Amino acid sequence: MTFGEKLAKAVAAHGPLCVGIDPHPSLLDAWGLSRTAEGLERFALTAVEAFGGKVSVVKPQAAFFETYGSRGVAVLERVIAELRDSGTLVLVDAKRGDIGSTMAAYAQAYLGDGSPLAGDAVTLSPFLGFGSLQPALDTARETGRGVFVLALTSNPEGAQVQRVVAPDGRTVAQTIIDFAAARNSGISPCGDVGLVVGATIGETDVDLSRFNGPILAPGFGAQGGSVADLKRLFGPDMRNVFPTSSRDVLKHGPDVSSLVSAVRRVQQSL
Ligand SMILES: O=c1ccn([C@@H]2O[C@H](COP(=O)(O)O)[C@@H](O)[C@H]2O)c(=O)[nH]1
Repeated sequence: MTFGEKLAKAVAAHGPLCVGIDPHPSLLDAWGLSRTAEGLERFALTAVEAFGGKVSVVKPQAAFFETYGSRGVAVLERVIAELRDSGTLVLVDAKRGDIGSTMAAYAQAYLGDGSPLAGDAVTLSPFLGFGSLQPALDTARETGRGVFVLALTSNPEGAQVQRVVAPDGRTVAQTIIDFAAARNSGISPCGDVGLVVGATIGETDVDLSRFNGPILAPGFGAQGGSVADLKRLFGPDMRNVFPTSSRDVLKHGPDVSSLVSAVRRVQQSL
């Protein structure tokens, strides 16, 4: 199956909500867990139990696992494996981006068959040039996985780079969108190159109309983005839009049934 087909199947079963696993130190405290690899493991596996098989996509935030070194990365590998076993798509939020052969190595790590860090998709940073992502785009296509490329991020500082106007009159964000649209052109039900467009970006001055791929919308929930913001930005049907929420759901833990109820409430609100 292509990544677009996997997404379509997952959305038909569970709707578009993506839930993040972000083991913030403050959340470990709130859940009564230690700020150690053991605490991280308990936190992450509780989240897997709550979200696996109940949402279309789960997005572990790699940074919070890397904090604990090799033991944290081992927990991330287990999270990826258990979520995939549950039938839930895994988007590893690692925001990788580099040049040539280094990008090829990242592609192998996060998108290669048999790699313990490979989920179903990974987030990528295009700010070394969209073309530098080519090894990842190729590996994703070969292995039936996907990538989500940062375009208009949810943080206010993103505009310092992303809304800058290039010599051809387009913003940097629009340039990224256009490259992604070209890569996805003609693919049904949608392409394997997704974009990240935050729910908090205010007015969109970009044209997404030719983009035939999934859009990850972070900033929904804890960062202030609402369902109304999503509808205003992406249109009432929000086709191919995956709102993602981490802290706003995770704050209901560690009780698994409370986490599940929180997920269900957000799914209904969408
Ligand atoms: O533009 C972006 C890109 C990625 N993120 C990531 O999403 C989650 C958001 O967490 P919340 O707790 O729901 O705010 C986090 O992992 C970010 O690194 C983003 O927020 N904005």
